[in-house]
Amino acid sequence: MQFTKGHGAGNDFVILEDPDGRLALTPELVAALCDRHRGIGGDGVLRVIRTAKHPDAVGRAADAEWFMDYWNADGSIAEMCGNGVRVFARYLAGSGLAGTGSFPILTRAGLVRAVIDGDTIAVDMPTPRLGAAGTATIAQLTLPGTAVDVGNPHLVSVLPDSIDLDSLDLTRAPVVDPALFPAGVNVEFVTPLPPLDGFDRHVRMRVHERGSGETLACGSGALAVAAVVLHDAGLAVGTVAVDLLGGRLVATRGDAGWTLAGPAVLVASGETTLG
Ligand SMILES: N[C@H](CCC[C@H](N)C(=O)O)C(=O)O
Repeated sequence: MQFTKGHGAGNDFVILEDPDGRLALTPELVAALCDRHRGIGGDGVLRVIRTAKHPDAVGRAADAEWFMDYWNADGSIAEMCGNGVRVFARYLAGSGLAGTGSFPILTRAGLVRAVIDGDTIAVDMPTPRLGAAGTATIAQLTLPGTAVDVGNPHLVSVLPDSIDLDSLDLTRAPVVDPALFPAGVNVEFVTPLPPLDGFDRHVRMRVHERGSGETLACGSGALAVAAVVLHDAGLAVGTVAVDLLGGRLVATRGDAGWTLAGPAVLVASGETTLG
C-alpha cells in the first residue's frame, strides 16, 4: 500500500490516497500504521477519499470533491484536525488532485477552504464555541479550564503564573469530568508570552490529544486556545500567535469568522506491507 508522510508544525500524519474508498481501513490498521516502532509512525491517518465515496459525507459531493477522513493514532475517529487539514491540502495540491491554490475540503466538522500561500496554508475553520467550566487533574494538581467545541472537543486551561508549563507531566491523559466530555477530550495548557508585534496576543501551549497523547502541535487546539484568550481579553476580533513545541500557528478571528494558518510539509512517500 502506498503512503505519504507529512506534518504541520510537527503534528505528523500518514496520508493514504484512496479516492474510491477501496482500502479496508480499520482501527487496528490505523494504529499499526501510526506505531512509531513497528509501523510508519504518526499522530494520525489522513485518508484522501472522494466525498461521493465516503459514508460520512452522503449528499455533500457538491460542496467539495475531497473528504478528509481523519483517524487518531489509537484508531479512533475525530471530527476535525486543524494541522491535518493543512497537510491534506498540501497533498491535494502536490499530487495534482486540486487544481488551484484555494479549494474546499469537507471534514466531519463541516466544509473548510484551504488557501495555499507558499510555505503557509490558511484554513477557515469552524467557529470555536466556548462552553462550561471544567477541570483537568494531573497527579495532585487540579487546574480550571473552559470547554471549547471546534467540531471536536477541547478543554483549555490557562495556567496561573505559579505553574510552569514545562513542569506538567503529559505522558498520561489529564483526568477530566467524563460527564462534561463523554467522548473524550483534547486538553490544552496555556501560558502568556510577552507581546509580539503584529499580534493581539502571544501565548505558548502544550496539548494532550484525545487518541494520540501529547503531540508537538494541535491546530484545532490552537484555535480553541485563541478563542479563550481573546474572550478573556474582551476582544471580539484579533490575531493570536500560538507557540507550540513543534512551531507557531496563527489563529485569527475576523469579522467573517476564524482562520488558522501555519506550515504543512510532505516529507516522504513509500510503500508499506501493512494493510
Ligand atoms: N492534531 C489535531 C487534533 C486532532 C484532534 C483529535 N485528537 C481528536 O480526537 O479530536 C489538530 O491539529 O487539530
